[in-house]
Amino acid sequence: MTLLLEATVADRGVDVALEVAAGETVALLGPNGAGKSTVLAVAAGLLRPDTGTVRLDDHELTGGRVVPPHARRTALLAQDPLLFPHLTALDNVAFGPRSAGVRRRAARDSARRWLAEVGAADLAGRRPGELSGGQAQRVAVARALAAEPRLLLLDEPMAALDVAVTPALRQTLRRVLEGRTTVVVTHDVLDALLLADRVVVLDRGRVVEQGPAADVLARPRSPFAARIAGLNLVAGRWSDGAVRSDDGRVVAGTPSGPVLREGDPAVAVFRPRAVSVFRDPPGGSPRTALAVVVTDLEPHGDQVRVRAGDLAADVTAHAAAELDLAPGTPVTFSVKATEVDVYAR
Ligand SMILES: Nc1ncnc2c1ncn2[C@@H]1O[C@H](COP(=O)(O)OP(=O)(O)OP(=O)(O)O)[C@@H](O)[C@H]1O
Repeated sequence: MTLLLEATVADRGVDVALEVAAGETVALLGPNGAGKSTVLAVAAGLLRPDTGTVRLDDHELTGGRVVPPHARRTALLAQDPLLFPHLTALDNVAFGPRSAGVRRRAARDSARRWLAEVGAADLAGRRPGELSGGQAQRVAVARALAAEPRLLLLDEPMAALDVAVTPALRQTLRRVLEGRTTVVVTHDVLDALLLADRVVVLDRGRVVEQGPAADVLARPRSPFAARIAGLNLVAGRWSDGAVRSDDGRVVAGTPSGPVLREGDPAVAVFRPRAVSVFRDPPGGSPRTALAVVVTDLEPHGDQVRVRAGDLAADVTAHAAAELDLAPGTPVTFSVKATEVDVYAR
């Protein structure tokens, strides 16, 4: 099934067009309040857009007569598994087919198959109160799939889980999402890389970039995509060998991709490892020097990540100690032009 969604929701500042091809998994990314849950709610039929349409193949889900959520054949899986507490895992999963008129025995057989599919066959007889968070979420995935949805909507399915169980559940999702038309909202770079064919980044209610996950993460154009890819990004206009931002930052770099002309909107992207940190501005070299204030220090592999607002530098622990860095310390972040990738926004 192909999903075509065009929606404006005025009081939430959302104006989005989203297309998901049959069998494709799209990850919806973006900062808090970007409109991700709103888009899912519109797709699920829980929220009526002010204008726009939602179509699954030739089925119009909005427009004249709004198709109610249960009749859309869409399944929405939230952070919280929301299982019926008085039913066993098996009956929770059988609930969808039963509601669709499947006989009890056949519904239970199908529920068993779905539980096995998500690696939860041995949990069939347990009630939700006897399941861990990760187990309950597996059962919820089985329940969503058992309803044979044409469109699967996942709202941060692993956000509420212990980090120890997320890799296994992510592998399960990777397997069961194969070939299903799915939209998954996530903040996690691994979800984007491992689950999604394509990512769509929202910011302030608008799509700001989209493309194959690996491409967007390798060459981000939005601050959010750069952040989850672990890259620094300064957006501005290309002029005289540098990207110049509205707030006065100047980052010299090396353009790649389509030719940039003077004044074109562009981004300068560079790795935290490429950034050197100085107490005093380094003089005389053709380097970019950004005056910043340290906001945070955190361990990062065998390095220390020095954060300064939206920028980051990785230095050795020895260097961090030598520089006597702490939140509030004014420093200069310096990066060579050859380390800075510049391309059109
Ligand atoms: N029930 C609501 N009523 C009115 N406004 C809302 C409601 N829910 C969200 N909003 C507003 O709509 C905008 C989009 O919010 P939404 O929850 O869709 O973003 P999100 O990208 O899912 O954010 P998060 O990552 O924090 O869940 C925000 O400005 C938010 O404050």
